[in-house]
Amino acid sequence: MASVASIGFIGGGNMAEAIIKGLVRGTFPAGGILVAELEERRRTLLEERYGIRTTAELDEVVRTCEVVVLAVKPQAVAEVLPGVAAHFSGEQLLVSILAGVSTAALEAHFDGSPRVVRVMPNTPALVGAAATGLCPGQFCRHEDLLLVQRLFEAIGTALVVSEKEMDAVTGLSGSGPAYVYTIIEALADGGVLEGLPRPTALALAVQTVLGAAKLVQESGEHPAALRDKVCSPGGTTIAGVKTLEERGLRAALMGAVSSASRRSRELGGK
Ligand SMILES: NC(=O)C1=CN([C@@H]2O[C@H](COP(=O)(O)OP(=O)(O)OC[C@H]3O[C@@H](n4cnc5c(N)ncnc54)[C@H](OP(=O)(O)O)[C@@H]3O)[C@@H](O)[C@H]2O)C=CC1
Ligand SMILES: O=C(O)[C@@H]1CCC=N1
Repeated sequence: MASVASIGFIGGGNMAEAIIKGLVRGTFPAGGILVAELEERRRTLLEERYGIRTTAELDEVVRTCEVVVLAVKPQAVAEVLPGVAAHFSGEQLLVSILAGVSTAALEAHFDGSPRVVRVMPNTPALVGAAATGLCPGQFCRHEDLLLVQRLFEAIGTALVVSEKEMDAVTGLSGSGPAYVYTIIEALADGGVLEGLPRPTALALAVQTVLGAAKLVQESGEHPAALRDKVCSPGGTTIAGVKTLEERGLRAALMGAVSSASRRSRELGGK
């Protein structure tokens, strides 16, 4: 499977939409995307926004698409997978974005040797800036993995990891946008507390996070070295950094990644 003309989604929720928008704003033809979604309002919205096709019938996606992306909640897997497995052929590739659910658990629902790739993307896919981790199932061919990596590289960064690393990827980059939104909101609140109008505070907070991330990415410098360059001796920044250390921001973020990774393991029954 060197390239792919049709991608089907089982579930048309938030993450499916983020991937779809990322693909369509890239080079993937909207006509090649089919989404099975139970809710009619959601189907209409996806069709109108992205020019893709939708259906209420899960089996239509499985019968017609080369790549089938499983995008329902992990809790729905036992309800949905028998219907997928019933129509699945050896020529197709199953891509799962489900948090926690292992490739072995997915494969167990199928006869034969289903080709499965487990992927953990994130919602900045909406703007072509996703951070994605992916790993192969036991029957997946190398070319399948490369194909899926290319698809997700079209909507951001996509790194191949081992399956045992996927729960950590989920806790860090899968859930991570929510941590960063909280940080942006809190920075803006701090600006408002100090007298800035809300729109000014939010615009400055967003650009500060964006600019700092871009500088880490483009300079290749360690974040600690970049932080040192902001901290003038006896100046303002080191006073702020001291407060962050006293109040435990670093431990709080490390703890958030661990809590989310643990929840990913729980969702996968581990
Ligand atoms: N949101 C995120 O940032 C990320 C999510 N994920 C993973 O993506 C998956 C989806 O998450 P998310 O998009 O947040 O959740 P959503 O609830 O937004 O999306 C799931 C969608 O699937 C629909 N659905 C449920 N059962 C069926 C069915 N039998 N046939 C067709 N559609 C069905 C749901 O409809 P209804 O609501 O009516 O049940 C809903 O629209 C999860 O497994 C999650 O772990 C992975 C990375 C990031
Ligand atoms: O919250 C969740 O379970 C999903 C998986 C990663 C991000 N959102």
